[in-house]
Amino acid sequence: MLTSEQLIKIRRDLHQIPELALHEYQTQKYLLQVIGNFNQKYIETRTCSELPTVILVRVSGKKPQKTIGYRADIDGLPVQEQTGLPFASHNQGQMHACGHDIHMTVALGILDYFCEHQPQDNLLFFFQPAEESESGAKKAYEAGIFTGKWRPDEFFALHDTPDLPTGTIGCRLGTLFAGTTEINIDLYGKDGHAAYPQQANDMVVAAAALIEQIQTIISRSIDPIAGGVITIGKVRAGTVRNAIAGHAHLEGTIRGLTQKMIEKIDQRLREITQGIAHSYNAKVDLQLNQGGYWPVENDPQITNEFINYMKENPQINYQEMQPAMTGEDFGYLLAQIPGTMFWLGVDDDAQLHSATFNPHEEAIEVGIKAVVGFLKSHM
Ligand SMILES: CC(=O)N[C@@H](CCC[C@H](N)C(=O)O)C(=O)O
Repeated sequence: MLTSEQLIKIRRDLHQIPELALHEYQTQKYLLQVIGNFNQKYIETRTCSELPTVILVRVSGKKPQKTIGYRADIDGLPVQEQTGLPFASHNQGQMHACGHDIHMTVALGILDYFCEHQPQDNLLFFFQPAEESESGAKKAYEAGIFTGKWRPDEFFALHDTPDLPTGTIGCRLGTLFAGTTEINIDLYGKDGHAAYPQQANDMVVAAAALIEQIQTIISRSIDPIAGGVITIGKVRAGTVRNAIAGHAHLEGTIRGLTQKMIEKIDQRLREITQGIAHSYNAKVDLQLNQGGYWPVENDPQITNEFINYMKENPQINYQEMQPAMTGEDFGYLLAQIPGTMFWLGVDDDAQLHSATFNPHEEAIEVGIKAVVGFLKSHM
């Protein structure tokens, strides 16, 4: 069985090799190496040509009545790490800024336990590429990798959070995470000299107006009790101070706790973008892509059992949560296969996706024990 020191080493090794969505080859190689050192008696490991960086590991149960799935996402983010840690990312401009290194290590710890202690039911571990973008969960599902004995009857997954004390488990019945839509907008006008605006069509000005109007969608078109979010996180236009930009590119994300809300915000965004195209005489290309980022809806029965176990176990610090505006393509999987997503506290001042995010590693062992305990009680 993995010791505390080995778990920390694995987490730090993984932290040094973050890779972007669908390119997690080094990570996959490392995971396969670790899994290859586990007791192989009860397990079968598979990769998939349809989605080359996926790993599936099936643990055969003693007297299986069901197959329980456990998912860990494996991709990093395009963030330049600024933690100054001795085990900081070796990959320029890429970082495990969302804690997927913690998710993978917890999953390996749970798998290792059940490699040594054969479970009653079958278990299926899904190491999933592309959670941050590219909808890895949906791609995997649609590629048909969960068929026959590789299809779980239930699915569980965790996400770490800096907002809870280290090792605290957080969950709720109903919606845990928002649904999201990725926004890509290109505005095309006419470039020219900075001194002759009358002969050009400036897309910096059009983009500025668009960004301001977009921000009225939440404040003026959405029920304030229901809420929603639109963030434009990336803006690119122009090349030099004294030239007018004929093209601007914006990227952002929409969040809503229900599918209906997402669709309403999508619709208002289309209308406003068309309005800007008319008033600025611009050609506008708007792409909205929800992919698999559906609201994360926890199954009532399974989640009730999960919450009761966590609440009643004196060794576990449990906290009831509000829904969060973070997105997760695990929402797509939970729409196909019932299950539960939950939070694991890693207590940090920096937020998820921050260049200084530094989760507390003590959470790893606490998380492993909590999940192993629950799964045993659930079989
Ligand atoms: C937990 C977390 O941070 N998840 C991501 C999911 C990405 C959603 C999608 N690519 C988008 O940007 O809309 C998040 O940003 O919430």
